[in-house]
Amino acid sequence: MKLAFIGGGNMATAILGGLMAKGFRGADAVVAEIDAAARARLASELGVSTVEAPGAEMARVDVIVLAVKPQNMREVAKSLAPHLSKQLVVSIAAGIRIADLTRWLGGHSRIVRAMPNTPALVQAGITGLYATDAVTLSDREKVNELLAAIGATVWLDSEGDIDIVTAISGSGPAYVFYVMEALEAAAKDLGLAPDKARTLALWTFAGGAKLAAERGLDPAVLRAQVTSKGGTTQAAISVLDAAQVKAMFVAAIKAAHTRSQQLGDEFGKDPQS
Ligand SMILES: NC(=O)C1=CN([C@@H]2O[C@H](COP(=O)(O)OP(=O)(O)OC[C@H]3O[C@@H](n4cnc5c(N)ncnc54)[C@H](OP(=O)(O)O)[C@@H]3O)[C@@H](O)[C@H]2O)C=CC1
Ligand SMILES: O=C(O)[C@@H]1CCC=N1
Repeated sequence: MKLAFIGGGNMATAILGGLMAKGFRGADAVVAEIDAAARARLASELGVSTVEAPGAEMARVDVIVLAVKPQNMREVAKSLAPHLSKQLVVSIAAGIRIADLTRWLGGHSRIVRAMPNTPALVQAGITGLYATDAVTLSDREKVNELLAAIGATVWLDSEGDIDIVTAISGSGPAYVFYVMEALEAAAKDLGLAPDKARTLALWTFAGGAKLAAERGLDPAVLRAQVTSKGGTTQAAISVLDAAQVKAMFVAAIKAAHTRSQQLGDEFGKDPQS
């Protein structure tokens, strides 16, 4: 499979890095990236070919991944339109809807929306996917094969569900790192060396996730197994509950969901654009 990425930033690097660790050849990918320093980095670190803007080379690829920020998507899609024939287009942008992409791409309808996350870099990503009826079964299989190489995939029945995936697992690694930051900060405050603080925070997350995945138990049950009556965990959870931390997390994730919907409204609202 030959791949093109438009936009060679964090997420394109994570997906390409993950694919290459699975045997995909850098020589089979071209990245259109506006920034010269980023092009140099992509070429030297991943061995991909790079161009400043999409052009004739797009005719030689099977799948084109749109990996620019939502703000840049209209301009990028319009510049890609003259180079499209039967390539499958996969957009990973938060918020931007298929109807708007189709219009900007000059009526091209072979489009899948995907919402991956950065652990793709270590093949531990999770990607939500949505395709319209215009996308064939073999296209779905092709995009699934691509993204399954860098983690799990979940197909969605409604395009609106992509906004939920964006808020949960697209942004989700940031929530994990946020709590890791707090664990590290506390360990250091209490007197542990920074390297030990990091090791404890890291393995607590890795171990917790592995236990939950392998046992398949409700997280509330797993939490109860840690929480001895009158013990240390209960002392900590009481502080979190008093500050309504769980409710705050739910509110934060709903804010991400609202922002994803707003991005679609903000950058796709003008049907003449
Ligand atoms: N980061 C994440 O965890 C996730 C991101 N996404 C989505 O992926 C998309 C990319 O995000 P991310 O990788 O973080 O963003 P980045 O800003 O890291 O990458 C986007 C890259 O595209 C470049 N670019 C801008 N305009 C053009 C253009 N006209 N042609 C070619 N390249 C261009 C940018 O250059 P410059 O910086 O100079 O503008 C930048 O290098 C977004 O739409 C985001 O919603 C989805 C899931 C997770
Ligand atoms: O923060 C963002 O908008 C992107 C989408 C999901 C993760 N990063």
